Amino acid sequence: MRSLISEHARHSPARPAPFPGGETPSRRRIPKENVYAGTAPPSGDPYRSPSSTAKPLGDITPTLNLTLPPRPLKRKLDVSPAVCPRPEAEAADSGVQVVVRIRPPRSVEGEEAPDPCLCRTSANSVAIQGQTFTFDAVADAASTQEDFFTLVGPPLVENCLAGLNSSIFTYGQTGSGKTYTMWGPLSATSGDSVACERGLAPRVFEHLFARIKQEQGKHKDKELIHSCTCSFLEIYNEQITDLLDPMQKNLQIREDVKTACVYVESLTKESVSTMKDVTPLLLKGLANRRTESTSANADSSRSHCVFTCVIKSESKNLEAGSNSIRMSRMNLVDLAGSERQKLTHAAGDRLKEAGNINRSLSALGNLINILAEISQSGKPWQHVPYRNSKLTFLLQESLGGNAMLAMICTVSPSESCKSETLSTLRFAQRAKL
Ligand SMILES: Nc1ncnc2c1ncn2[C@@H]1O[C@H](COP(=O)(O)OP(=O)(O)OP(=O)(O)O)[C@@H](O)[C@H]1O
Repeated sequence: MRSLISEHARHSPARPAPFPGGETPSRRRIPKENVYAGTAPPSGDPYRSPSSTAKPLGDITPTLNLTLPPRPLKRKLDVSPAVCPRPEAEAADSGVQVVVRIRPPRSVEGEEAPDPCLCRTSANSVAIQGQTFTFDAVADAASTQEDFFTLVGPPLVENCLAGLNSSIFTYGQTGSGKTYTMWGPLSATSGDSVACERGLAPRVFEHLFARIKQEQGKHKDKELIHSCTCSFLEIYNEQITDLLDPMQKNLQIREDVKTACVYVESLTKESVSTMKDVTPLLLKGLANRRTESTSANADSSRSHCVFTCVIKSESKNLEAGSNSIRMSRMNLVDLAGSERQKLTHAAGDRLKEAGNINRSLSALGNLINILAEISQSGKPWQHVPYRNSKLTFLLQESLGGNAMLAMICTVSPSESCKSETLSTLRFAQRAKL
């Protein structure tokens, strides 16, 4: 997260972000994959497995023409006042946006809904137990899927089109609405039920394809060509499975020695250019995701799942006779739910899963603490523990450096979830640092 690295990096997007000691400095550069043009092929394209036979991109880039992404930060979370206006000062210059979504209370038939333990006190704050927490935006139980998309979807797409690695994470207690927010019900994605229930992912792709078409129309002289390649994986008990080909289990994360880019070996990649291409991938991957019935959620996701789209745009400068290529990576990350094992009475496999989930979430929390501390103190850190979990190792390029991140923290208003809700809000507050 740019804002978590340093003031200097924030104001110098063209320069490598200073890397806090310990790991290879090159890892924290603006990834070469993002924007480049010239004769050298991006051998470290993390999306192409080393065995890939795809034509090296460098073959079509005869002259050096380095294009750097514009600073898109002012555009982040530009939402209409009707939805959830953000306070300008807070969100304007940050690489990470933290948005809280309060789910509707669970109603028991024949019973009145109990008083909620937290409430939204303004467009960007919530109060619980006399404490107020402030974020970039807070969406209450009345917010619709469309409202929520408007809040985080368009800025994500714009950042990606500008060549920045950008991600959305959903984080929260089990049953608090992460999966609902990210994907929506499967029946809505497949078109079997009301489209208004569709989650962020299908809406983001719809918007992406519409924006690509718009850009191509606007810049006809540049002969813009976009290509999008998607993959879908889950991390379950610290093992990676390809959700588009679930026979491929225990896949390994590799690091390209030349560029220090991280990729998953042998992961299925599919080219997409319309919703007709994306929808089956979402449906297939989500159907293959590991879910179980738990005491907190009848259909609980037991894994972290990551949908990645690499967007490549090529443009020609006919006058100069040069081509330029811009690449970015969009990650949609639905984290498995945190849970108190004592409260959920997990046992056997569920207990092992819960242990792994909580361990990897706490590795993510620790990492965020460290990045926040580096950002605040400006001091280098001996060792940034990206490798403490598969999740942080895989997503390190989305967590540090110049990546853009929207962290969606989902919470329940029920009294029985109060301690989990508080812990989610504290996590969210650290992320906002
Ligand atoms: N904002 C919301 N509006 C309507 N229904 C919701 C909302 N959020 C969650 N739900 C419903 O609550 C139930 C649990 O939500 P969901 O599965 O998204 O939780 P989760 O946080 O992903 O849980 P887990 O971590 O256990 O997978 C689902 O039936 C979902 O449809």
